[in-house]
Amino acid sequence: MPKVLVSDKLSPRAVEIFQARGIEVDVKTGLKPDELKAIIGAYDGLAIRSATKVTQEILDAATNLKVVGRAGIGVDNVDVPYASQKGVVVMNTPFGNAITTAEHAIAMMFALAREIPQANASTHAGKWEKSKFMGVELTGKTLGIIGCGNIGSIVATRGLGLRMKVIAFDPFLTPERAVDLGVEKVELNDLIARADFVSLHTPLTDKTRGILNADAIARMKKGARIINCARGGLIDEAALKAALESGHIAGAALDVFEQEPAKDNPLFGMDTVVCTPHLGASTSEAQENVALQVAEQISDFLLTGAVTNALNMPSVTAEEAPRLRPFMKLCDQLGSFAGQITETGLKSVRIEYQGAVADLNTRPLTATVLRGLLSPLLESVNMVSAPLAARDRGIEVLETKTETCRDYHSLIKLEVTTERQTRSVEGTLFGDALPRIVDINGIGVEAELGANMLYLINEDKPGFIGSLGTTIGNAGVNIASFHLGRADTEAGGQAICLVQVDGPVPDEALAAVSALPHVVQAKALSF
Ligand SMILES: NC(=O)C1=CN([C@@H]2O[C@H](COP(=O)(O)OP(=O)(O)OC[C@H]3O[C@@H](n4cnc5c(N)ncnc54)[C@H](O)[C@@H]3O)[C@@H](O)[C@H]2O)C=CC1
Ligand SMILES: O=C(O)CCC(=O)C(=O)O
Repeated sequence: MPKVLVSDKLSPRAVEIFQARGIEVDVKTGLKPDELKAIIGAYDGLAIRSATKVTQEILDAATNLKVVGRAGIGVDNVDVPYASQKGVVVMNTPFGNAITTAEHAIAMMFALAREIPQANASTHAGKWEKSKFMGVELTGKTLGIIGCGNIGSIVATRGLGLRMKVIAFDPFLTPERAVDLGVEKVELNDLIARADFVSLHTPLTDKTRGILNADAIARMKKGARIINCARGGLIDEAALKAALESGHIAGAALDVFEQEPAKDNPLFGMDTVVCTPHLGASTSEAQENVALQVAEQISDFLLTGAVTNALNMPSVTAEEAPRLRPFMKLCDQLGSFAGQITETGLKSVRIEYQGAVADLNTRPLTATVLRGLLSPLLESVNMVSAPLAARDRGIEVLETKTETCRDYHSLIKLEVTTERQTRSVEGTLFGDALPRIVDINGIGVEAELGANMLYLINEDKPGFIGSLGTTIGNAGVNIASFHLGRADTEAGGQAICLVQVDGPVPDEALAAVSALPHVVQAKALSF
């Protein structure tokens, strides 16, 4: 009988479900890392919220662990790449607490506007400071939403209901979706300059870390207010403190902090700051939803092998799995490649299956392409949610199949159209198992994608390859393999380089490469 450990506070419904499905379940909350490490080896499944940190050390000790289920959205407390390496499936529950979290953001906005927590404390203290607490009205104010995904779009609709003017910045928000939601799609600088209230709803990624840094905060309207119910790290807390002290920012409401649990924080004690201890998802409804969902998902997986809402594994049946697996790896690479070089809103995606692959069940393949494509931008995208996320964002997904294929046994072509341009990338399998990129934007190439790659578009000029090699060599970056392609048979046209390097490309090295003569575009990619 499989054994599951529930190591964070989950609704008791989760335990009932595990037991009803015939799974042995232990509930041990508040374990210290060493305590969890000592017992995790006995379990097949682990059900968590945000308190348990599933680190490399825990995963190394988890010799029987097959699945981690996060009752919630963010999986930043789980080392997902390492779990994948260890073959542990990581699942989450992408929608169960979205409404609740959006409501918390709105509650925080009201708390800020009317200083409710401060007035409450003062009244309890018997002070009756009626003239001290002069609020501001929300009606007619501009609410700026950074990150208009599941939660951000619910906040937007609630803001509109409060008769606010809602503006949103999200590179993946299409103009059509913005119209449907009734929000104005704007650029970040515009949002920062116009909003009376800024509410954050992005995941914490390399691109969003410090999205409200000292510079952004300085450019906000004087007297603006900030709400963060997404992730600590999106705001530079020291810069926020300075802006609150100077009076440039009138108030901030924070549910999340750079360091959690936040027992000591520079913003604590400021009378312009409202804090809650990461309560965004804490309603009985949301906790029931996510506990129920995670218990069902873990049970299904342990008992039948069915995979739902996994972040690191495709959902496929047992029979299909062996045939689809190598194509899934290829699809993930094609999608991830395109996603990492895409910088503006996606309009459409066309996936062409040619040759033998056209006979397979291509739905999981398309879902894998979309997951790879969207994962650089969305927090919790998986095989199940990727097609929905694409649909919700108005991205047209077109799949075509042709049984013939000119040069290969099977070929998959991904064509991505953004607001600015159309790009394509094609791949095949060598020896039925090894993914290879064979064409980028119509330029033939033959490349294996490693963990860290440098991708370049350049003018095909003599001496360029030499100066590129010297530049990255001088930056201490070792080249593992080098793949070249050019548009024309004659020299002088556009060319591409895909360079596999031993480790992440440092920012300085990328800047040096970008500054080389003849470089049109340089990107560091990771797979
Ligand atoms: N406080 C709490 O208890 C809770 C916090 N959360 C957090 O809320 C956040 C949002 O969750 P969801 O809406 O479910 O995620 P989502 O994935 O549906 O939406 C995130 C949105 O952020 C956008 N985005 C990504 N990079 C961006 C960038 N650089 N600039 C602007 N927008 C960008 C994406 O396009 C996407 O639309 C996550 O970090 C999640 O962990 C979620 C639930 C509870
Ligand atoms: O489980 C919780 O209380 C936190 C929820 C959260 O942050 C998430 O779902 O991303």
